[in-house]
Amino acid sequence: MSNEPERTAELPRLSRSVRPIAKAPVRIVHMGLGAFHRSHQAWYTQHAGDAAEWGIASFTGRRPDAAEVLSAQDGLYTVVERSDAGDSFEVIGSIVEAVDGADVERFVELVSAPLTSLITLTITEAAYRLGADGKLDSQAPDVVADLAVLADASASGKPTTPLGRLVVGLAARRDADAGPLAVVCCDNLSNNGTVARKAVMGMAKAFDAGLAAWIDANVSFVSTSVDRITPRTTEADIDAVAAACGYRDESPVVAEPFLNWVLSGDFPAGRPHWEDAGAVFVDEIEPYENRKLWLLNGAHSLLAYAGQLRGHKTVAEALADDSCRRAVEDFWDEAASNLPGEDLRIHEYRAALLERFGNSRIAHHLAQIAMDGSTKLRMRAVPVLRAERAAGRSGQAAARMIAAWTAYTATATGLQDPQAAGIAAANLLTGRARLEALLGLVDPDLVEDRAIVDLVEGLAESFAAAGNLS
Ligand SMILES: NC(=O)c1ccc[n+]([C@@H]2O[C@H](COP(=O)([O-])OP(=O)(O)OC[C@H]3O[C@@H](n4cnc5c(N)ncnc54)[C@H](O)[C@@H]3O)[C@@H](O)[C@H]2O)c1
Ligand SMILES: O=P(O)(O)OC[C@@H](O)[C@@H](O)[C@H](O)[C@H](O)CO
Repeated sequence: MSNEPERTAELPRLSRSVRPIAKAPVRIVHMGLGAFHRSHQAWYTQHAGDAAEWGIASFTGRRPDAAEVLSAQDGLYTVVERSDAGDSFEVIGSIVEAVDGADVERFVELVSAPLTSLITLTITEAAYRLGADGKLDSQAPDVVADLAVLADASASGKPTTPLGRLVVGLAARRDADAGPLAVVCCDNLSNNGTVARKAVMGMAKAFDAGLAAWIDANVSFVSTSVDRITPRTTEADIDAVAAACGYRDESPVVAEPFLNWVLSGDFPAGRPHWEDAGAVFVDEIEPYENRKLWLLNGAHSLLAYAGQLRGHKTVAEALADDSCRRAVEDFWDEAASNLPGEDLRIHEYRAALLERFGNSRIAHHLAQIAMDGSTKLRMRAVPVLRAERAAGRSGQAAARMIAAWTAYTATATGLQDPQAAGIAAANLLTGRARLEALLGLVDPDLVEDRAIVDLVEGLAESFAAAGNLS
């Protein structure tokens, strides 16, 4: 993967013989073997008091690479905790099997095994294939293709979307009479358990009404608020681990020291003692989710679009720009007015965010955060805008995030978004028609409100004038 500097080329590759960590039995199946899963859920599982009972089989989403690299290391990798004070290194061994997501046979085998108690998800917001109305987009080409595969049991085709694979796995679990289990959604979505449930049920119903009823009675969808800033790994990170640890790890993960996990829901087949590692279990998750999605992720999206328009590359760089920082603080003021005050300790949370965002040793690239904006803005900007307007205020700071996105879409090349085709078509239009087409992709209701379109239009014009944020 990297061009190994000479001094590290002779080092042994990280594996369970280099670091003898016993393998726990697979009881968790994960979908979305990315950086975040490894810095968060796998870290919490390793730090649970009963970690020896809980192994994870982790499946990639779209490509086999991550599974191949990790398999060559027996599932082991290094978490590099990075702060201004320096780096610390820990080998994580809770992933006992790393598998290409296209290996649907192995996925089905594990989901239908009675020992499997949990399916965790970090498949990204866009992968839930929700339309602007919040329901499964059954017209999305990959959903249409998977529904066709599911409908024809005799066909040799395999589902390609995570939802299709999950539905096939759950059908096999029902057929094997392997008992209930929990699906734990760890993507940045509001009400993520409910969203996951809707998406799975939407696909299951179209496939087999009996399966939908079985899922309803046997599968618990747990909602979670997840937090740990985890940028993409770089070649320099790989070299830093080699230099510090004395082994070669081709797949380390760099993360900030802060981490947080709030969960709400039932675990009918049990779960690790994640609370030993600091996870918190609550009855009412919405305030925690909104605090995190609006204050942290909302500020991230604002910085991603406004910051890039102003020539910045990372979160820390954009935050050091007074204009961007003011736009963030204004957005936080609006968001905070719509969060229940004391329990959530908003003041402390904001102060901590400024410190976390300012961690300049974490190179968190705005281009990565900017992806899938149409889905993200629906959860990060629109609810605050709506709440502000319902309270008789303008919602200008939330509208600014949307305005920045509209300006960004006109400049970005190779935009990654589930609505990329619609965005490209909108950008062929001009003036008000273009703006309305873009807003409609985020949320059709926005276009119905003339005052909102006026507000966003005025703010977007400022961006066109050299990224002016006022
Ligand atoms: N990185 C973070 O700081 C962070 C923090 C909190 C929550 N999250 C959540 O975790 C998700 C994943 O983040 P990451 O940093 O691990 O990303 P990543 O790119 O490292 O990994 C994403 C994983 O999901 C799969 N995937 C991506 N898009 C898919 C699609 N359309 N269909 C199927 N599979 C798909 C990928 O193949 C990969 O396995 C985020 O989208 C977010 O919801 C991330
Ligand atoms: O991961 P995404 O793409 O949903 O959002 C980008 C960032 O806002 C996000 O990864 C945060 O860093 C993370 O949510 C912090 O816990």
